[in-house]
Amino acid sequence: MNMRSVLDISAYLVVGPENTKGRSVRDIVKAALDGGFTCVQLRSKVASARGMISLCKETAQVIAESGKSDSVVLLVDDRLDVVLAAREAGIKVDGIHVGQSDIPVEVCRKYLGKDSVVGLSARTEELLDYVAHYDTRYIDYFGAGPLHETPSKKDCGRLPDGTVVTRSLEELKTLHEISPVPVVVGGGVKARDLKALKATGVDGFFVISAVAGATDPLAAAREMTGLWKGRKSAD
Ligand SMILES: Cc1ncc(COP(=O)(O)OP(=O)(O)O)c(N)n1
Ligand SMILES: Cc1ncsc1CCOP(=O)(O)O
Ligand SMILES: [Mg+2]
Repeated sequence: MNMRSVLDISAYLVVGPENTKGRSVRDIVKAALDGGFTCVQLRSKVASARGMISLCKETAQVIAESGKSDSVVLLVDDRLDVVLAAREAGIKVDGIHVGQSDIPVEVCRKYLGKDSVVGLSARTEELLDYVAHYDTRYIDYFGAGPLHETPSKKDCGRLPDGTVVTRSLEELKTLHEISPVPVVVGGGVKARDLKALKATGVDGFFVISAVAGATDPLAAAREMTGLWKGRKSAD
């Protein structure tokens, strides 16, 4: 199935074993799916290749058990090798998310094929100029941020001098207007940000800690997707 055609980045969970406060990735993903999240990315800077393949297997399984294999896209951060090995093992992984210093998107596209999803982090410096001029033929969306400085990714938005550049809502509105592909915004995003973030016109939000680190991940996920759809108000 071509998962590019169903890609929905409106409520996007990024998660790895280091983000779950001791709970299983499987349980966090299940909570996010039950709470209405539409896209899942497995991201770990500590798991081995075999560990990541196992995570792919259990996550694809939980997506299937939720009846969402044809609607929720499963991506892996950085690891083209893991995606290829998981697929070789018959696991349904739909694509990859890469950043500026990872495997080039054209290589990802070549190895993953035309039906796979390839996401790219937008460059921090000269963000608007970069997005306006980037050749987007190989990618399906841009990941942009941070909205706020975040301990989940300490280098996000950090310039060589150590200062962190966060993204203003005005800038995100412009980003949405000029980007040839959908834009998903993350980095310190919490429920209280969603109304204003939605108003910028961007296509979605991504989070690690707001769901994976929540005391009640299901309630947190429900609150966020409800807010994104304009159903509830933040406390
Ligand atoms: C949806 C989304 N957007 C941005 C990122 C960051 O990717 P990258 O810049 O490659 O950094 P790492 O996540 O690899 O530390 C992302 N993972 N997902
Ligand atoms: C993976 C990633 N890429 C940019 S910020 C970020 C981390 C987001 O985590 P959190 O939602 O906990 O701030
Ligand atoms: Mg990366």
